[in-house]
Amino acid sequence: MSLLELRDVTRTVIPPDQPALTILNGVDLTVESGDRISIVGRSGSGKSTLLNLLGLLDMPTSGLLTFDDRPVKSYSSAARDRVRGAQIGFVFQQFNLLPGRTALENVAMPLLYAEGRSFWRRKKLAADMLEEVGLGNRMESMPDRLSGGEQQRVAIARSLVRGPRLILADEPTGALDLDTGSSVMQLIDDVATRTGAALVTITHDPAIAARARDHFRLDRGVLTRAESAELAAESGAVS
Ligand SMILES: Nc1ncnc2c1ncn2[C@@H]1O[C@H](COP(=O)(O)OP(=O)(O)OP(=O)(O)O)[C@@H](O)[C@H]1O
Repeated sequence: MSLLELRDVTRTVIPPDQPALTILNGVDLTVESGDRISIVGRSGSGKSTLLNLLGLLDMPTSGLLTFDDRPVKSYSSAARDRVRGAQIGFVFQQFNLLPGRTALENVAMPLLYAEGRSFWRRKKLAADMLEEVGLGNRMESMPDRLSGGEQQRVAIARSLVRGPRLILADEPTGALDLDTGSSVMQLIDDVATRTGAALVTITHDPAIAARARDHFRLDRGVLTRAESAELAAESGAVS
């Protein structure tokens, strides 16, 4: 049973007063629990469009997209939102923390939507998650008092506090220096290992891609497997 599967997926948009534009073409991808997948591609290759499909934010124009072996188009949009909220964690380059809310409040936020969790339970889960990302001593700090790396750790704790089975990381270290970026990637990897989640990292950085086990490149909307992150980058996908 696969967690997420794309079969011959196409995504076409029709911009106003312009011909149809096929952004993704014949994409095949299988994501299983515990997978570590990287996707590299240059600007405009279709990475965000693919991420939106993997995150059940958009639907394919044609082809099959399944989550837990169930075609996503058979879900109602409310069911899709529920699956996304409970099972998919997004890590972005921008931290998007709520200013004026403590680290703990930011991390507890997604738990508000999870039913049946008392205030104390939410607080405990958020505090445990902040401990796990090494910020047990900064729970009451406001985001503007934290460094970039610390803010990204809070954002990661918030993304992962509901225990998603799929983690989608989109240029997760783009705003961080090399060392901080590397420790943030290690952290995401450690959480994924502990929970058994699959991790899909979309990046243009071959060093970040090299941390994955399975490597893909996206070139003008076509996804192909590469033997290594270096080969994915060398084959012209990344400038
Ligand atoms: N709704 C849309 N209407 C028209 N063109 C679009 C639309 N969405 C994406 N595109 C175009 O499709 C191509 C792929 O876009 P996408 O944002 O997926 O690329 P990307 O690889 O994420 O780029 P970047 O790394 O620069 O963010 C781009 O040329 C973009 O301009």
